[in-house]
Amino acid sequence: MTTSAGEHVHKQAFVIGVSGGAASGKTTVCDMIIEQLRDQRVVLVNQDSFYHNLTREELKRVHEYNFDHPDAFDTEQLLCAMEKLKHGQVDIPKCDFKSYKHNMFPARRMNPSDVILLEGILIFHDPRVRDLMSMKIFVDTDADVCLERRIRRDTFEKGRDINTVLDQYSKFVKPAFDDFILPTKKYADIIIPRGGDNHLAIDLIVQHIRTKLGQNDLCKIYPNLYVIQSTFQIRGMHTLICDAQTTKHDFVFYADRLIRLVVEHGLGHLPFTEKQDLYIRV
Ligand SMILES: Nc1ncnc2c1ncn2[C@@H]1O[C@H](COP(=O)(O)OP(=O)(O)O)[C@@H](O)[C@H]1O
Ligand SMILES: Nc1ccn([C@@H]2O[C@H](COP(=O)(O)O)[C@@H](O)[C@H]2O)c(=O)n1
Repeated sequence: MTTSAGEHVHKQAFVIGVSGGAASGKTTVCDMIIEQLRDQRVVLVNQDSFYHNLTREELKRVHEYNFDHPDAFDTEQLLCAMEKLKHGQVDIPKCDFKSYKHNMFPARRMNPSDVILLEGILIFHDPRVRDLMSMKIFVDTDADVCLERRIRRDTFEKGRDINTVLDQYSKFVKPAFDDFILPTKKYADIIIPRGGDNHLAIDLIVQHIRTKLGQNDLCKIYPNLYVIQSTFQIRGMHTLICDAQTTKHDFVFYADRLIRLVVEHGLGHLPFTEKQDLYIRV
């Protein structure tokens, strides 16, 4: 679809939320999904880009700032960027973890895409952000593994000293994981133990995304095409009618039920006027 401004409209972008503790492997999982979906237009949006700018006072006492609390994020800005991304390009800021400032690096320009991976420790916290997602993934990695990775990352990549990293962990990171991140695990559709090491889980997720995107493509070509939700029962009947061992009687029975479902769904999409019948009991 094209707007008058010539921008491509991707109203049906498939938004996948990837949450989990800090250094659990969220980015690694997203990178693996992107790598496997190489024929699709995919973008990765990090919640880290939406940290509030720190005031001068907060910067002076940065070691007392809680980067793991939901209030540390500008969720309004995140929602606004996600909304814009549906319709056109958007510039996503990049936070510098060394200077704690947003204006050290140029913003990343993102194009509207078929798949948006939204990754961050607290992206399942706000119901408005959760509502954007068609699929929610929680990366579940042991706390000691996360801590070990965090120490390596924060000392080597961010140039922080180990005492500062450990103080931040015990004061803010661990309590916030228990109070805010772990309680959002219940919203996940899929939980991936061991993150990026779990190749099977990632393969299955990629297969599912491909199926959904195939349906999306069909809906884009045929705007009045409706895809019936694939339930366990429908898949079972489908399997039976495709099975060469199925008896003629069962084939007729299940084919008849499937056809009936399609016709009923189709009739449900026809225009109708509500009427009320008056029954008189005599
Ligand atoms: N399966 C893994 N095995 C080894 N190292 C990993 C694995 N997954 C992630 N890492 C490393 O751990 C650190 C944090 O991973 P990352 O994917 O950035 O986590 P998150 O996005 O959750 O903070 C990175 O340095 C990354 O290279
Ligand atoms: N200036 C900052 C901003 C964030 N953090 C920490 O990053 C963690 C979240 O990022 P992940 O990539 O690990 O999801 C979070 O635990 C913050 O404490 C920081 O240290 N400094």
